[in-house]
Amino acid sequence: MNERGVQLPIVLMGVSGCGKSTIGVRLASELGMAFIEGDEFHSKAGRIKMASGRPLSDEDRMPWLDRLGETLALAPRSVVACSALRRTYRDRIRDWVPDAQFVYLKGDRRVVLKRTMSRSHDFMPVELLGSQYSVLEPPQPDEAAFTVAVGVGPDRVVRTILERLGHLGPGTIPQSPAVDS
Ligand SMILES: Nc1ncnc2c1ncn2[C@@H]1O[C@H](COP(=O)(O)OP(=O)(O)O)[C@@H](O)[C@H]1O
Ligand SMILES: O=C(O)[C@H](O)[C@@H](O)[C@H](O)[C@H](O)COP(=O)(O)O
Repeated sequence: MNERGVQLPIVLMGVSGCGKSTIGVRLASELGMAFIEGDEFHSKAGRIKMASGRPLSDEDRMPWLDRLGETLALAPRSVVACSALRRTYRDRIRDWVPDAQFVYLKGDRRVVLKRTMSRSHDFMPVELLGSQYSVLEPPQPDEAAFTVAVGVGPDRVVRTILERLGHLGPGTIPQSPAVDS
């Protein structure tokens, strides 16, 4: 258990550009946990596909999710940035780490578009943002997940996540699906 009492994998999920990596690095540092960048687990073919403006299919994503899930099973005290857009994708990760706690970083589409347009990315074109929102299935009430709005600065987003995690008590994880607006 780390000093904040979190010992289970935390998966920061949401569309491209919602802040998974930015928030994940800071959150992991606060929690004394490892940070895992989900982008690094995409196959070469997957990267080429996205770079050419074609969204990944379910079939493309499942092996990627398995690679990530296996990594988390071996290193459960980690914060991972992984879009995990659909319920079935999250369930695939849960097949490896049943206790994974998902944090949905919810971003207004215009805000996220603006942020993605002002950053550079190795393989993800801004044009795919629409397909990300089309595929997105926000967490359902029965999932171990909570939602945090990302329209505020990174420090505040991280603080909110820490507060939500802290409400659970040492060694526990949040189950509430409540949304912070
Ligand atoms: N809360 C935030 N406030 C302002 N800018 C942010 C915030 N979170 C992320 N950003 C910026 O938005 C862009 C996308 O963030 P990033 O972490 O790369 O998203 P993702 O990993 O989900 O693709 C980056 O330029 C990052 O600096
Ligand atoms: O399932 C997918 O379509 C991808 O995982 C996608 O959601 C992800 O956004 C890209 O890998 C780009 O990475 P960023 O999310 O870091 O922009």
